[in-house]
Amino acid sequence: MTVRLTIGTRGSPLALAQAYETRRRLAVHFKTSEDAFEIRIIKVMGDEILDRALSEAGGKGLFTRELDQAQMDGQVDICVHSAKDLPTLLPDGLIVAGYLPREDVRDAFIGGAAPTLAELPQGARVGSASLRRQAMIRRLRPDLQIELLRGNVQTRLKKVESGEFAATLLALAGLRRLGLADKVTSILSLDEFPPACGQGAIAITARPQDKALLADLAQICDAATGYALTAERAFLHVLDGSCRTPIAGHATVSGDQLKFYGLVLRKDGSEGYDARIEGPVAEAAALGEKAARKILADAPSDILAF
Ligand SMILES: NCc1[nH]cc(CCC(=O)O)c1CC(=O)O
Repeated sequence: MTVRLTIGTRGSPLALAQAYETRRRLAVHFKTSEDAFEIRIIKVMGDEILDRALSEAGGKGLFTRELDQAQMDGQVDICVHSAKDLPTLLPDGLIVAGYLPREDVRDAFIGGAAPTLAELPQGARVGSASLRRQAMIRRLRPDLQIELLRGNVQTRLKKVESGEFAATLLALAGLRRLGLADKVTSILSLDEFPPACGQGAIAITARPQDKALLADLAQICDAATGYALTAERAFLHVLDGSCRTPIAGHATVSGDQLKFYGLVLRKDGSEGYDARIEGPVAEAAALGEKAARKILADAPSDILAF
């Protein structure tokens, strides 16, 4: 069997699960065996640095730079990413070809003894690497001791199992893709705990000149997810979504209408500024931008200044 396409991905179990999912859909679309698609693992910086918050390690592109380079060099044809980890600006020469149908966007709570955030004992130790989750936990439970917990999903779960942390929060989507949804002790509501921009979506990047490939990729991608992600990424881009500010953003699509909710928090969870907006999907980017501008106008400038 000749290789039809080479798919670039990070090597983490979650990244591989997402690459396999993409390959499965490509095989169905091309009516061919999965062997026609080679999966090539590319090491990225973000997977090597585990002792620091990523915001301190150089921020954007830590999970994508090496993948981008391999793609621009022609070593791989497409790359598969968690949309949440994909910078809002891609390098010249690469575009988002589309997004697979989105998984559940909610955050999951994984407690050892306490099944929910509300039931954690006073001062319990909670691990998270996400500034958004840290700030939202502080907002709901200022008494908890929140500490950096990095590493892949399995590593984080082990630290709760061993009792080193009383609980952690992870994207339900990632746990489902890894077949680990049974570890979840409760699911956080979208109202109380809005997700990160892009959470639960898989992005496929490609080269703009590969027109025939882009047309094929459009066939395995989901238009509604594309509109939602366009709004969320536009929102993040206007806020200059650096990973130093806790930001949540979530769009839902129903027919040709899009609803967007965005929230920016102070790191300690003491203040939050939000925006809610809706309009036609054709204006997805403008809706996300407008929500961001409202928040920029309302929020004290030091919340976003760093
Ligand atoms: N930053 C790590 C990351 N990137 C994507 C996911 C989960 C899958 C998704 O959100 O689509 C995760 C782990 C997590 O937040 O639990």
